[in-house]
Amino acid sequence: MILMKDIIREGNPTLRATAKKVSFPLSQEDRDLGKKMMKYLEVSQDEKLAEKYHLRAGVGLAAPQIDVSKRVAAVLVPDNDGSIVFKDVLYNPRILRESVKRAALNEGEGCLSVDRNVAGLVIRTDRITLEYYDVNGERHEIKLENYPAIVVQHEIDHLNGTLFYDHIDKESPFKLPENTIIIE
Ligand SMILES: CNC(=O)c1cccc(C)c1Nc1nc(N2CCN(c3ccccc3Cl)CC2)nc(N2CSC[C@H]2C(=O)NC)n1
Ligand code: NI
Repeated sequence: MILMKDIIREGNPTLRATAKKVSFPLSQEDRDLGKKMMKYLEVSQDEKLAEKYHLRAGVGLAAPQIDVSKRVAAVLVPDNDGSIVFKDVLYNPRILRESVKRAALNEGEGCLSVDRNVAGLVIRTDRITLEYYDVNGERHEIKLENYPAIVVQHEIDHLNGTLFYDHIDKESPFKLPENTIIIE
C-alpha cells in the first residue's frame, strides 16, 4: 500500500522529468501500479483510514509522485454528496482540445508532493477533451469541465514535470485574468 513515505517531494528530480509512455498490453507491473495509486486515493479520502495511515487526502495521483516516471495517473473525484464525478486510472493521457475559457480553484491548489501552502490562482483551462487508455487498453475520448478538468490537468502536468505553482502569476498571484472563471 502506498504511504506518505512513498511520495516524493520537491527537490526530487523525478518530479521535474518527462515521464515515459507505457506500452500495451500492459505488463502486470503497470496494471498493479494503477491499482495501488487508485487505492491510495480511496484510502486517503476515507477520514478514518486516512488518519490511521497518516495519509494526505487527494483526488489525483501521478506515477512520478511515487518515483515511477511513467505516463500513468489515478483520478478519483467525488462530489460533495459523496457520489463519484470521475474515477479512472489514465494510461498515456493526452489533452486533445482546450477551451478558450480559463478556470482556477478559488482556494488555490494543493499537491501531495509539495509540503507547503503556495497561495495564488492556478490558471487552467475550464473545459478539456481528454484522450486516455484504460487498464484494458481501451481508448477513451471524454470531455471534462470545472473541477474534474482541473484535477486531470494537474495530474497530466506531473507527467510533464510541471508543478501547480508554475502556473501562478508571481507578480500578482490573485489577479483574475479575463475569460477566467473561479471554481468554488
Ligand atoms: C492551497 N489550497 C488548497 O489546497 C485548497 C484549500 C481548500 C479547498 C481546496 C479545493 C483546495 N485545493 C485543493 N484541494 C484538494 N482537495 C480538497 C480536499 N479533498 C478531500 C479531503 C478530505 C476527504 C476527501 C477529499 Cl476528496 C482532497 C482534494 N485537492 C487539490 N488538488 C489540486 S488538483 C489535484 C488536487 C489534489 O488531489 N491535491 C492533493 N486542491
Ligand atoms: Ni500534485
